Amino acid sequence: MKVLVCDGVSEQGVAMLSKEFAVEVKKKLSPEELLAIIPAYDALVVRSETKVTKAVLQAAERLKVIGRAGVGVDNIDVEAATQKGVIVLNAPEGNTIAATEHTVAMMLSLARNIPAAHASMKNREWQRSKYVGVEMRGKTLGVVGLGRIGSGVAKRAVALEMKVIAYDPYINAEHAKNLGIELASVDDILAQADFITFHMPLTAQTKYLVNKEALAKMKPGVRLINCARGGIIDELALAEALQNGAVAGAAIDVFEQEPVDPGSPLLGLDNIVLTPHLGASTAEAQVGVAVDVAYGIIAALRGEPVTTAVNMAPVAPHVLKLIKPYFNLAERMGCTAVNLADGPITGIDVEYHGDITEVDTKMLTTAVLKGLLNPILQEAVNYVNAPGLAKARNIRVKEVKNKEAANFANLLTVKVTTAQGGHLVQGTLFGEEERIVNIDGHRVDVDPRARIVICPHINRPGVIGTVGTLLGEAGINISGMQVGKTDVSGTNIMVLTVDNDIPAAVLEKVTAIDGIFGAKLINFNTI
Ligand SMILES: NC(=O)C1=CN([C@@H]2O[C@H](COP(=O)(O)OP(=O)(O)OC[C@H]3O[C@@H](n4cnc5c(N)ncnc54)[C@H](O)[C@@H]3O)[C@@H](O)[C@H]2O)C=CC1
Ligand SMILES: O=C(O)CCC(=O)C(=O)O
Repeated sequence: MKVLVCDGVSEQGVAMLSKEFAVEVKKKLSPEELLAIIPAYDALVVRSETKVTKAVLQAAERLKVIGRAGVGVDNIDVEAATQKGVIVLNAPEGNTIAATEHTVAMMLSLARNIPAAHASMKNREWQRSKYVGVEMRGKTLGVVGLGRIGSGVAKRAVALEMKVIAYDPYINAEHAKNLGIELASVDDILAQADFITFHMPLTAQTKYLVNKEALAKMKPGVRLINCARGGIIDELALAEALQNGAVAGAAIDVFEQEPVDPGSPLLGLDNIVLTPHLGASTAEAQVGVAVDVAYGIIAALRGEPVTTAVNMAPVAPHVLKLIKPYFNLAERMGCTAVNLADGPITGIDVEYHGDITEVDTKMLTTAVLKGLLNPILQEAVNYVNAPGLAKARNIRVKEVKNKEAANFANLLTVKVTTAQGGHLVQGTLFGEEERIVNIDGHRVDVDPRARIVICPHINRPGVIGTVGTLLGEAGINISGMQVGKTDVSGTNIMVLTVDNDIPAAVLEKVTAIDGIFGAKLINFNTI
């Protein structure tokens, strides 16, 4: 597997990736250069400089994952990636403290005119009265976007004895209460705040949230801080408000265009503090995001679920801990079910029994789909595209939960429906060992990591022996064997563990044995 690292990503992350993959670091690629080389890579790691456009994704023949060493993924066409089944993951926590502290630094610098006073002194001046500032204590800070960074800024502002009010349509009052602050509407913030800081992504809803009209509603002499994304503030409207004094000052780290156009009106103003997108630029944060992204890329290229994928449903760490041991089992059960199916699958029911029913099991159901679709589709099926591919093939997917698990701590049941009827596979963990414990109603104990042959047959003398003789004559060694419990119709199932692949012609001969209803070879080693 080949990994391309663009932009400045910390050496620790690159070293982790290099232990498992062939890694090439290529900084400052032009869009044309990226387009030309991307077909050769399985994974791409970027920060904010590299734009991963639809065209790049179309050209990417083997790309499986894009890792963003940071939070915002607005430089990546996530929709195009999802359509192509490419996982997009980020490093949502590694730079939180860095961006939080940068915001506070920007707010204090703005309040006390530190950059301007510093520049004046470097100019051999001593201008004390020109740089009189304002205190934070007792001032109202409006926080728009109360996620990781917004909450961190709010906490620090409370320590500075500010009154903090916050707007975030997706955050509940309890969270605000725990921070010692209050939720408010955008209009309340505009009307009341002495400082306003923004900490949400740039979306259709947040684009130009701060425009001429919003600026007109703000308290005269307000100070604004934006360390989130360029485009939340209309830069022309802000420049005008800074010039006429309606806004006393602004501290801006992120811009509508980066690097900033040298003609930008913001660059010529005195009452502004500017940094070139430095929010995440601390030594600690760069190691943090690079290591986090490396873990994500390694998991994605191994075909494991990725907890930081932005185009997959997120999984909370405590849930992941509980369901992670079942991922392989679920995938192998899906693979078993599709091999048993005797025609196009119209529906899949995944039933969960036991304690596992108490957590979100969607990701496990996706693992079942992955195992079920991979053997039948040309394209690689992964945790991102599996649900969409099932839908596109009109396969109905249903999850059922039942706390009762009979003799097992936890039990997974996969039922596939076809026009001909259906098949059932049940699996569980014995300690850490994955086991398939039931196939089509027959109790078995099968290790789903081997190469197996499943043969439904009539329970009568000689049938099993004939299969053994036939495989022996074909040079196939049987290293394990399970025979289920015969049902009322006299039908049973045998599951043979074999050491070699079996030619189709030999499988046909097995199927032709009197009393055998079929012979399906499943090589779990290919999963
Ligand atoms: N300047 C820099 O170098 C850095 C910038 N960032 C940016 O900072 C921003 C915040 O990052 P995090 O706190 O880590 O993200 P987060 O995902 O933890 O928080 C974002 C918050 O915005 C809220 N939100 C969404 N739509 C909103 C709306 N219309 N109005 C108000 N709130 C809304 C969400 O509910 C969420 O609570 C992101 O845009 C990120 O890209 C992050 C790190 C470094
Ligand atoms: O990679 C960087 O330096 C930018 C960080 C950033 O903007 C983010 O994480 O959203």
